[in-house]
Amino acid sequence: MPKGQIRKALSGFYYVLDDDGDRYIQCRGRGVFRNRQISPLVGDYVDYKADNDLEGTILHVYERKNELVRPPISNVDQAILVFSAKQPDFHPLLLDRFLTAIESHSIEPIICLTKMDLLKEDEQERISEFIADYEKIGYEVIPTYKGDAELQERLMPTLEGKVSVLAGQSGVGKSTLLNTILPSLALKTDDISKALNRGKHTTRHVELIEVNGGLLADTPGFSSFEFDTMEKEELSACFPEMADKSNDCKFRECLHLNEPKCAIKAAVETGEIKDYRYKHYLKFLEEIMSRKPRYSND
Ligand SMILES: Nc1nc2c(ncn2[C@@H]2O[C@H](COP(=O)(O)OP(=O)(O)OP(=O)(O)O)[C@@H](O)[C@H]2O)c(=O)[nH]1
Ligand SMILES: [Zn+2]
Repeated sequence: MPKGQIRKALSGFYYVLDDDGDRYIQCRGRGVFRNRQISPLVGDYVDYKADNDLEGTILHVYERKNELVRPPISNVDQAILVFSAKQPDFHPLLLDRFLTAIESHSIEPIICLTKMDLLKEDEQERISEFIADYEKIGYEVIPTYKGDAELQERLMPTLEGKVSVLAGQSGVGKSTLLNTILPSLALKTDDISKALNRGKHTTRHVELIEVNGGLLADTPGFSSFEFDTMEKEELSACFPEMADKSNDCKFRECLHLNEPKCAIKAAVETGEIKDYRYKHYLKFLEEIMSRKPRYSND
């Protein structure tokens, strides 16, 4: 049976690039998916039945490495988290929320810090410290500014061979960045929105576009992450600087809260783990622990 990958979803159709990579088949999902509550996603590897050269039906969706809700995409390798240094102000708590969410989906985060040009001298220092902190944790941080002519070149190696999405809150510069990476997209997006005169009722369209031997989602995403599926024991694994260290805690199930001989708290004391990162950890832990149980027997 022919196999392929869904590269685009539009108006109830899935566009499957066949395994040879030489043609797109316009497919419908089979009814059986709805019963099993699987809805095919862009990024899915599938088996399909070809009705003719151009049309077919998806028969099977292979197991996913992960899936995102917005944009609705599966098998994502990395997320470029777009945060602005200013307008809106840099927001470490929100960044850590995104990082935690992304880590919990087994997606590699890359931080892109936009609008560096808007910083005054005294503000630059504060932002530089944050950049150093996140780099020390092991994250790649890509600072950028208005008219950054080398940005595209700097991002290309990062995109190579990976499935990537952009994410970030409104107004941080996601579209600007996307247009820098894919200049052809700007035109297209513009044309489509003009042609359809689309306002609020946008057609749900998601596409993975080939760039530098990788794939990039043409729709940036944002999800306010509520920690609704994470267990409290899983949280510290989403903070890379805690993940390794927690093996040194006295108790294997240590939540790094009030337990004795906690390696994490010791590292916060010495400054090895940043105070604000630990505070954010505690805040997320509190959110998880005060969450109402989803399935209750009473
Ligand atoms: N000064 C400066 N302005 C920027 C930079 N990047 C983006 N902007 C501006 O910031 C504004 C918002 O940029 P967008 O790219 O529309 O942001 P977005 O994240 O796509 O926003 P939403 O569509 O609301 O999600 C625009 O006016 C951009 O021109 C930058 O590096 N420096
Ligand atoms: Zn501990």
